[in-house]
Amino acid sequence: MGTALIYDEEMTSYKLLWDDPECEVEVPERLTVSYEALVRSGLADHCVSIPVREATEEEILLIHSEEYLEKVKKTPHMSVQELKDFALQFNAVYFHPNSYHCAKLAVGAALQLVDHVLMGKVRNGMALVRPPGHHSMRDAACGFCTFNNVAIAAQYAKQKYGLKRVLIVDWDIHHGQGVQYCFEDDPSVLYFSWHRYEHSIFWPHLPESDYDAVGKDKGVGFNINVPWNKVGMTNSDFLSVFCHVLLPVAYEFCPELVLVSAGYDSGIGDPEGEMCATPDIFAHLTHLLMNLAGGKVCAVLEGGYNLTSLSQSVCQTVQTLLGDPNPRPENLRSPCQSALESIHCVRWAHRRYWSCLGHAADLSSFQISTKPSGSPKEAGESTWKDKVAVVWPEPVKRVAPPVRTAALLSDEAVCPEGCKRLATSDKLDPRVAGKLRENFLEGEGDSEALSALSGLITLTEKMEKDEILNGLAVVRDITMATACVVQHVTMAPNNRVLVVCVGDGEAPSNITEDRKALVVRIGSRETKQSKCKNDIPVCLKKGCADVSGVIQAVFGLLLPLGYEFDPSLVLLVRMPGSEVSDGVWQQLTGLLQCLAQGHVLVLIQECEKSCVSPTACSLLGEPAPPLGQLQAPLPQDVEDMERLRRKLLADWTLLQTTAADTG
Ligand SMILES: NCCCNCCCCCS
Ligand SMILES: [Zn+2]
Repeated sequence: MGTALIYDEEMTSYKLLWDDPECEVEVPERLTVSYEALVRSGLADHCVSIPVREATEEEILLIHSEEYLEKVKKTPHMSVQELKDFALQFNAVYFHPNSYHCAKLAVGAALQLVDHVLMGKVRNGMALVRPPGHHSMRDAACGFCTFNNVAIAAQYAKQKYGLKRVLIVDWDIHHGQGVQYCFEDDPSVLYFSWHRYEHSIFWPHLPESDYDAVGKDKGVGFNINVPWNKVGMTNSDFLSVFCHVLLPVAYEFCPELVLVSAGYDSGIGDPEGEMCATPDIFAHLTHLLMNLAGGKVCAVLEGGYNLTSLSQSVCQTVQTLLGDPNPRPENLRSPCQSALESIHCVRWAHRRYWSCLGHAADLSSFQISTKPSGSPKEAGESTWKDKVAVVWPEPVKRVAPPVRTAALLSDEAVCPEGCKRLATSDKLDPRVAGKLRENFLEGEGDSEALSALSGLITLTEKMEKDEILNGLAVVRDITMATACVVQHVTMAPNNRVLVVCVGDGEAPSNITEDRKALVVRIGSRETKQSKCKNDIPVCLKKGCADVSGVIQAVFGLLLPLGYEFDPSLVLLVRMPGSEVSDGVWQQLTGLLQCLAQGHVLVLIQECEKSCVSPTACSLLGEPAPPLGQLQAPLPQDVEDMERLRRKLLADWTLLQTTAADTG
């Protein structure tokens, strides 16, 4: 199933007709540069092009009032002066004779995308639209927005398809207060937004944009605001919020559809956001959402006012929706203090509503930065032209290897659909054979073991050379196989391997103190205190059968560690008897492809070969099936993971969840 792209140049046919410094950034070129970048990069050709349509009045009235719609319907016949006067009644908007038509197309585009995804015609997609939507309210236009495209799409999805749970992720740098107002009392729509706030001195200055606006009545807990109280937030800040706030809650919520208010003014160079996250981060944010809702992800453009940053970020998003491997995240470092405060505050504010946050440290553990006193003055009132020009490197080219998934199987095993069987070349390099024999085979003449190990080495070498993206191997002795891959990979100077062992078993013996290999083991046994700090045992009382416990470990520990470690290869090992469900296993296999440019090698023990086919599906880029709404993780497990996290803080900064963590 493909990726939809919805765009029509008709939506570039309105613009600002008078002088207005606060609206001049919202130009038609925003759409043309984004679409042209997709065409130039060849990405548009790989998408399924879906035509736009005008939204009907009935669809607009899902969210907006008749009075408001009647007012907007008059704008096509207004003079420039009348348009100017009309706009004055709202906050930071402008109108044009064509803006009503374009606003209906923007809503219609979002609904087309939702229809095609929910009818299973495409897997996911992106709608490139303007005017944006997330600031507009039932009775008012606001912040360049006329109709609330994404809010209407959510209501439409619920009404037409009977959905019970819709997640809206708003990564635009402004708070989509319009969306919040629509759903703050609605437990069927979980709204997540981060936004530049600076303790309300940034537009739109709302107290209800702060972290303590958690929703109302039946909707408490279903509105998550992460305020950025400083500018300059980086990729590390963004990933920390996804791992420690959004994703654990999103998996507990288990949405049937993910709508993204995809605004790119949160990217570097944007005059509105003044943040430092680079365009490639949107590949990671997108990837981390793609195993939710069975992959049904609809991204709808909101803001984004630096034309270079915007077009690069749109390409990063679409390329990930298409399933191409992610770029390796460049030099991640510690989230900043302000971000950690925000993360702590929002986790604390929601601790009662989401069991995954049940143990968020209470606020007394550190002093929140005092909000500036006095009335909010506009943050840095300079217009975007005064902003200093920011430069950043062009995102690296993301090329999909010719073969996506290779499989190393015994001769009689059937090769899963879509995989390429690795022909274990019988001619084995005698030096390699010698080394393998002396290191791992204790002289056994076992030619089958020898060919299996040499097949593994061939797999890793083909990944290093980008001939294949990822692979799976069915082996007889999984501990030996793991040690063999670790040994081979860590021989090369700048290789690093993240070993994820699922289920109980001995960690490979050859894990060294240097940071070339990091082992994270998720199991049930209180293994003896791990001797080396690069071997991290995560113990769950009920072992890997505990879905909530594993998910808690994945987002609270494994992914932050993995991002910071930034491996060149991920080795995912399914220990025999691990009791991990295929669903959880597929989530893991899918999520871990965000690392190492997707170079994931999965090892499965011969006796577990029944999981070969679900593993192959995930390695081939199929979204993992939803896990269902998650129960609370065991308190004992959460305590143990919290204790482990605090112990690891000394070496791993992305594990931080509170400002006190750097104590
Ligand atoms: N001084 C007021 C600035 C208003 N800025 C409006 C930004 C709307 C962004 C839509 S994504
Ligand atoms: Zn915005």
